[in-house]
Amino acid sequence: MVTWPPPWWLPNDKNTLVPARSAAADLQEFALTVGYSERMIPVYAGSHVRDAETAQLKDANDTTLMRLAADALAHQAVLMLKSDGGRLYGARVLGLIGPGNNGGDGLFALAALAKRGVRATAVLLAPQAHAQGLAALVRSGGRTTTAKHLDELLVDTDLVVDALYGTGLRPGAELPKIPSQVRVLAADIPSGVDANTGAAAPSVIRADRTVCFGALKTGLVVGSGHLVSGSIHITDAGLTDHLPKPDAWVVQGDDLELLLDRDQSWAAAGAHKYQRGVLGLLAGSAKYPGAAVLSARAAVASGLGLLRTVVPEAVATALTTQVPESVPLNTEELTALLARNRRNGRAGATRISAWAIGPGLVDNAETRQYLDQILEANNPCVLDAGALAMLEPGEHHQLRILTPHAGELHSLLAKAGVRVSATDIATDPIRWARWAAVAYDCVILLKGSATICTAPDGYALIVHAATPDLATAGSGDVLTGILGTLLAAATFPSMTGADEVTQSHRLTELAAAGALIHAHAGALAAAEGTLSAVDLLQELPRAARQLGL
Ligand SMILES: NC(=O)C1=CN([C@@H]2O[C@H](COP(=O)(O)OP(=O)(O)OC[C@H]3O[C@@H](n4cnc5c(N)ncnc54)[C@H](O)[C@@H]3O)[C@@H](O)[C@H]2O)[C@@H](O)CC1
Repeated sequence: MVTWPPPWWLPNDKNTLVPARSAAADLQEFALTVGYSERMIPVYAGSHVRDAETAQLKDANDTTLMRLAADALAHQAVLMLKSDGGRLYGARVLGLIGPGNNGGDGLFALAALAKRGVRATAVLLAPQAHAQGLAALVRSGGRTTTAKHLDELLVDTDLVVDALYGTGLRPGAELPKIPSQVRVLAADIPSGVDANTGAAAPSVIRADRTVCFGALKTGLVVGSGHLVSGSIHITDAGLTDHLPKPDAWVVQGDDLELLLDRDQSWAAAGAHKYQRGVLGLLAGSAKYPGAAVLSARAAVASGLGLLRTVVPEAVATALTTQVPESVPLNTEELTALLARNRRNGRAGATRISAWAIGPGLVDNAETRQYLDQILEANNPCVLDAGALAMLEPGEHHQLRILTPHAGELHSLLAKAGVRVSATDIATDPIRWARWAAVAYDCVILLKGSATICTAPDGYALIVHAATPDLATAGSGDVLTGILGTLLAAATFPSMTGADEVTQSHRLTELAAAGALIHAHAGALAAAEGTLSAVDLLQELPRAARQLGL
């Protein structure tokens, strides 16, 4: 059972709950409780990777790891120089060299390039530079210069290697401006990105490619980090024995089966693995009739068994016309059905196995009455948009996925007494999604270009949208429909007596599976041209098929 309020919350003088000073450390502790799967990519806070690197080294002057990192960096530099028919011999490469080990990586990489005939120049941007790296560069025939020559050198360069700051960056660093047409290869992480959170300085040096050393850093996959890193190449530095449990996992298309199959044999139930289940949909209003239609269509297109709908009069006709598969529920039927649910659980076609609640919903007495009734019946549910505004924080026994975007997360946290700005959320989205998961005792799916799914114990999965176009109107309604279908089809460990942590992990994985299907449909639609929510819907069956469902 999740404790509410969690032990690290302290009341402040205004009698609301705010994070205790030590919260970050405590949260980290309980965030790192689980780990399995060899397919999902583990992600580590940059500071943890740095500690592991230090622990791996025999002494402070050991440059074994740095040379490994530099080789990988030089290799990617060669590939970039040779792409588009470019020549290696005589190519001009500028290294932006900082004061620490990141600068050392850059210097050794420039040395390796100089040995292959590249005109390698290190621009020393700090008062000191890595001594052995510098010596290696000079031995190989590379040159050094200072910041005052940077602008003139940038005019005529084929590639910039950004080795200014890596995991050791502190806020407030001064970063040179690199013209957007210059290709940039970043060592470990683009300079200006916080490797723990993904927060990026406004003057961050954007990379076309990043060679990440030892392990994937959290800062490269969330916040702004993944938007400025280009393609990411991870090198193995043999750090496994020194790394703690991952901070999170990145899931990709190949992981879908894994996410869906855990604890359940989907294969046993039909041609399409998730083609079954009864979903209740409480959605829509006179103001937003389309949202209910989009969610309903998405649920059906994802292979749902049966859809029962609770919608206002103003939406009913449009819904039955556009989604003939949906079967409306009136108030009496709903009451009877929920009573049956409470008595007999969720199995069987005459019962509802899960609910999707919120798209287009407005807050009024009738909606609240339905919502209370449904939540009381205790079926797994996904809560979105209008439903989020009606929820209260606290402990409960229901399997819930809440799907806020950053603005809605801000409101949810404010209601729970957590004072955090929209900028704070953008700066460290995993942390604040975790806080909301604890506050509302549920799984949070935080929408964004990186979708973060997290459980109250901190278990976190990250899904990258293949296209920024997914931020289109109605896209969230489609996601709610997909998630509803997955929930309706799923069996949960609670039904087989498993503990709550296991259940919430299962729910987190289903949330990530929904986000993956949604992202893939978005990528397919974007490949065909502009993306509307309807385009997304149309691609759902193809996306599911391609992902192996
Ligand atoms: N730790 C290791 O043994 C290894 C580290 N590697 C590389 O080393 C990096 C980490 O090295 P470091 O810990 O030296 O850290 P960095 O090289 O990222 O930066 C630390 C240096 O930058 C200065 N600095 C940071 N923020 C500043 C600011 N705002 N203004 C002015 N100066 C600032 C610090 O005073 C320090 O001198 C990794 O990202 C990776 O690239 C790899 O070579 C593999 C081995």
